[in-house]
Amino acid sequence: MTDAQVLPDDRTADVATPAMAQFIEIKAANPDCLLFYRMGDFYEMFFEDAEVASRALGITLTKRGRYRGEDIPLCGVPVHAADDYLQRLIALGHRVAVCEQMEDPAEAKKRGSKSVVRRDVVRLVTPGTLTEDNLLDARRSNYLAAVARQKGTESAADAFAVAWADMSTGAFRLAETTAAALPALLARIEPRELLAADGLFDDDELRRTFKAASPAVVPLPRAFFDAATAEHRLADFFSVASLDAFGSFSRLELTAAAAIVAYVDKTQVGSRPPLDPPARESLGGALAIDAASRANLELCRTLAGERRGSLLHAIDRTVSGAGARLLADRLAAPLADPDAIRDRLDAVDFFLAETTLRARLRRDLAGVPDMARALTRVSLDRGGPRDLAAIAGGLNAAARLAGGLREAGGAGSEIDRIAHGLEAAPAELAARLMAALDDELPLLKRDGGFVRQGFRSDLDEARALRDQSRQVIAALQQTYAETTGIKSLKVKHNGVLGYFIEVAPNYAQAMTSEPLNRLFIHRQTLAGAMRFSTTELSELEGRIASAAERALAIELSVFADLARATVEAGIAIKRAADMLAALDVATSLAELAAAEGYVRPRVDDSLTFRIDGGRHPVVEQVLREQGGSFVANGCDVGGEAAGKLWLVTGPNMAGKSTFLRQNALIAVLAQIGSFVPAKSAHIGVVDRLFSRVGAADDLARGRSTFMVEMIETAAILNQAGARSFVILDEIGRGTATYDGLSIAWATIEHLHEANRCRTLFATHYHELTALSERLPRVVNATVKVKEWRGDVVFLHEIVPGSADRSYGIQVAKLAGLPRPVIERARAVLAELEKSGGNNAVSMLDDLPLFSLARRPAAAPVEAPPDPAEAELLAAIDALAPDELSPREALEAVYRLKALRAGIGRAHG
Ligand SMILES: Nc1ncnc2c1ncn2[C@@H]1O[C@H](COP(=O)(O)OP(=O)(O)OP(=O)(O)O)[C@@H](O)[C@H]1O
Repeated sequence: MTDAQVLPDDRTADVATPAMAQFIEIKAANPDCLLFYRMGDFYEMFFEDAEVASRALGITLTKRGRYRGEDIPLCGVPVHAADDYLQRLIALGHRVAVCEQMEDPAEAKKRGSKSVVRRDVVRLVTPGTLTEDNLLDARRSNYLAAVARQKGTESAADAFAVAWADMSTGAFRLAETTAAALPALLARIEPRELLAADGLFDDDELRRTFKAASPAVVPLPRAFFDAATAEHRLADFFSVASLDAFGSFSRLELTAAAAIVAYVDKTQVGSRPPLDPPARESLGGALAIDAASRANLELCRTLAGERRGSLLHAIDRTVSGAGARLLADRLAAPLADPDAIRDRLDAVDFFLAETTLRARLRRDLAGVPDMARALTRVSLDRGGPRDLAAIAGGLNAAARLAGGLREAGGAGSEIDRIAHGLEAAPAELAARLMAALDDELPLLKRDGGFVRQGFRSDLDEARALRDQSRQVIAALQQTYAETTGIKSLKVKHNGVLGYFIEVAPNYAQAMTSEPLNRLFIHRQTLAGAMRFSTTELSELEGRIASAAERALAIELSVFADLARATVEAGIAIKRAADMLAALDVATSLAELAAAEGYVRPRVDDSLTFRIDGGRHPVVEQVLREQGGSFVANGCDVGGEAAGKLWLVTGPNMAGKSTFLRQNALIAVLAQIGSFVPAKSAHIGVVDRLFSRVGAADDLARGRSTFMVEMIETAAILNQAGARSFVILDEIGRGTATYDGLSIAWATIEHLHEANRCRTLFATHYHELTALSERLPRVVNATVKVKEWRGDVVFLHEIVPGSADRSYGIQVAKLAGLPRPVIERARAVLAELEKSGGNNAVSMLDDLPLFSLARRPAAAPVEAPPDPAEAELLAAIDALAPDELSPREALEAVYRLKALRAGIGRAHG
């Protein structure tokens, strides 16, 4: 290897060898990446990269040579397994520069023995620019986003534009936004990688926003965000003279978009993926959901970060990766335009009725390959024969499905749009690909073997020659055995010698003397064998090699032709892929509606919000799995000019939060164009959705639970309007009782008088129910419970009126608080109630102290009466409420209930 001198062997060397100098230079140009430095069959990493990678990948760290008096750390991964290692590094948030050998080592040698193989970085692998299926999640979009800022003046605030692209599918979008709305937009996009000019990182707030929005935030030099050259750079990327054909964009939007293409160029080192022209998203057309509400409602993932337990997981019945991605995109940005929503609902309606057609389409869709991602790989010259086959398969499916749709007389604008897109799929390309490609295909084009027999006569000839010669060689073994009289003579092949004749060493004498030595040329002597060749064998070998080489060249040229034709048809392919995804979403939502008993919501321009028999889409499924059933509840907070505020009181654990969330989720479902879990639903389209539920502190930002709650409440009071829908859960509980009550009180008044939005407000402050007498649109509602032998039984039914008490102590008892504590709490409560809360402290002074305190010091604390009770207590101790997802919490409750039942039995 000409690379022997990459690492200096001289233990005292402090001067880089030429090859080391090459490494150092390439590394210096990519300081923020781990450098995968190709050496033969390995990617090697040196110095700090080696230390980082060996730790991250659990591979051995070795040393080779010295530089500047220090050992050089080294580790490597084999090229054939590099994807797996890349995937792990990317998942851990690293970026990798892949540096390849750009010439044959033999070429380098020609320039002199000291010369180094030419190497270059061919690609930067970063989280937001992935294209390989094994590096990507098939069911998730992989967005790269760029944020551009226009500094405000004294009279104007800062303005922002965000561009985001999924390089694996080509989707490319833009939106303008404000500083206040930026976090919401980024939370919606969930960028896998986020780019911003390094100057923006001086702003603490922005830096935090970026960090919260993406696991990989990349500061870039200003040049990437140069407004003056943005338009030109975009036009160049899309090879158009002017961007006018794509629509009119603001300078700021162009700046963000140009940063994306510049970064794509940088990471792909000049190869260009087929990005769609950027399309503007009008944020006014979407239901706005701020980052905190989005997280609280657990739309696409739970607060713990998992997909399971989220709304998306509960409603996703899609059968293709592209369908799953589209559904997630729609859930991230529900619509706010009743007409567009109606179009989508029409399609769901149609497929709900057409059960046979739906089943047939879904069966077909389930096998449809991911065309968009295959197309990107083909465009970047990273594609293999199976990518071309995927496109052929996708196009054929599109034609078949279009036929199926038309036959069934599918109507409505969404179905028409889908059918049109599918019909426009380039059938002739599919036919061409199918004709050329074999049925069984290798992953890589490198070794050939993918073009169908009979497609090209010259290829067939070359292959025949190659194969015939192989047969002739096989036949030679017989001939040579006869000529030499050595029955055990074999013709064999290996990578070093090529074809050779092998005999046992005891025939050495005969083979190397007259007359056999005239025919057999000695090649190699091993301990157990002697090897020879013949002129005939070499000639045949040469013929095989040249025929194989010719066959491979023909196959590669066929591949190049097919790839070119495929890339040329890129727009139509992508459209067909989009429509397949849309069909998957429409049919899967129909499937969901059928399986879960959802109904079509009426969505219009009114300010109505009337749900009859509504259910929580996630809790309902979880309860069913556990054999329970969900109690449906109605909600009516609409009005002609302003919304109502339902003040929901009720015991702990009664189902208040569930009720609040279920109504927000029903609104979201309706506005993505899905049927909803209810008996009926009429929703005047919601423009903004706010949710202040659950409490989590944001210690990273130095904010306490109460502070977070107040910040989120402030956002609602400052922004909600009559068209908004707001759910607020237990505002003010994180502070002293009277402070909390006063804040809740004033908040309700403000919502009622100023915001006038449709609101659900859950609280434990029963004092607030008095507000309904003063504020005409405040309605009291409560969750019904029954008391039975001192315990509380939850009925989960929302009824008009207010709760008379909290039953907190009963719930605490259910949860397994030690009996002395429960008894003491009961006594305190009785006293507090007697005094009406007045003079509480002095009153408590009069109350006999907690009985435990008066025990003799040595007396053991009352032992749990039975092991089941001990287990229950241990289970409670093990709970960390702040770390539980709703699902886990639910499971915990069931577990505790089961343990509790055990105690009952034991006491029998
Ligand atoms: N409508 C319902 N039908 C059946 N079960 C329900 C219903 N609503 C809630 N539940 C069950 O009750 C549990 C508690 O509900 P939830 O958290 O909404 O109560 P909460 O009143 O908000 O309690 P807290 O005041 O303690 O926060 C849920 O996890 C769920 O299992």
